[in-house]
Amino acid sequence: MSRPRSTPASPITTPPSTATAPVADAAAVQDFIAAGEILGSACFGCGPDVPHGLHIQRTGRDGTTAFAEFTVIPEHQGAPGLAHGGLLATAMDEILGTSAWLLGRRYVTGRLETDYLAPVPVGSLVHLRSWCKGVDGRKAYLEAEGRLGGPDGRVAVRAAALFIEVPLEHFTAKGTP
Ligand SMILES: CCCCCCCC(=O)SCCNC(=O)CCNC(=O)[C@H](O)C(C)(C)COP(=O)(O)OP(=O)(O)OC[C@H]1O[C@@H](n2cnc3c(N)ncnc32)[C@H](O)[C@@H]1OP(=O)(O)O
Repeated sequence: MSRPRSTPASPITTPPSTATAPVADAAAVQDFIAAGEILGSACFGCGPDVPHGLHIQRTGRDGTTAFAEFTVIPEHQGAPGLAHGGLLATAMDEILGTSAWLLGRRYVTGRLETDYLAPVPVGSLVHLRSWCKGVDGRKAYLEAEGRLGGPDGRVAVRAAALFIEVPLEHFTAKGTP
């Protein structure tokens, strides 16, 4: 049986040779801990007012690497006793978006690739980490992982993503559903 690749990234989520190294933006770093207040309390990933949301708590940063954690509750279940895979992808999206935030521009997820490496039991503490591998124009290339129990735990889920920079109007313009 073949082993998982060393990176979750496909060619689409691998930075091209023209990409530059990511640099943390000073103002975004200031906003980092207060991100919950800026995003509001209704975010499914981190909002405290969403009853069965993930309630992800940002715990720290280093450059553009972001750290966070959450606990899998029964409402997050998919197969009996285990976290739903889509929910774990949501956790990846949240921590990837947090790392992208540290770049100091407005980004949204364009593509999200996820590898599931181990089951995540209900009740698990999942430690999240995401980092940016490069920036090329409007595109930011990021990776993330979720570890069981803490920062040194087994990697249960990992992801690679392409985030695209958008103008403010992306969030304010209401399109026709
Ligand atoms: C602290 C914060 C935590 C929160 C984290 C949560 C983050 C999220 O979940 S954001 C919500 C989910 N994402 C979305 O809703 C995005 C929906 N998509 C869109 O709005 C648009 O498709 C958008 C903005 C991504 C791109 O549209 P647009 O601005 O017209 O740019 P477009 O010209 O199509 O693409 C720009 C470049 O990106 C590339 N690109 C865009 N999408 C993709 C994709 N899915 N795969 C590969 N490449 C892509 C294009 O090919 C293009 O490349 P090039 O410049 O080389 O030709």
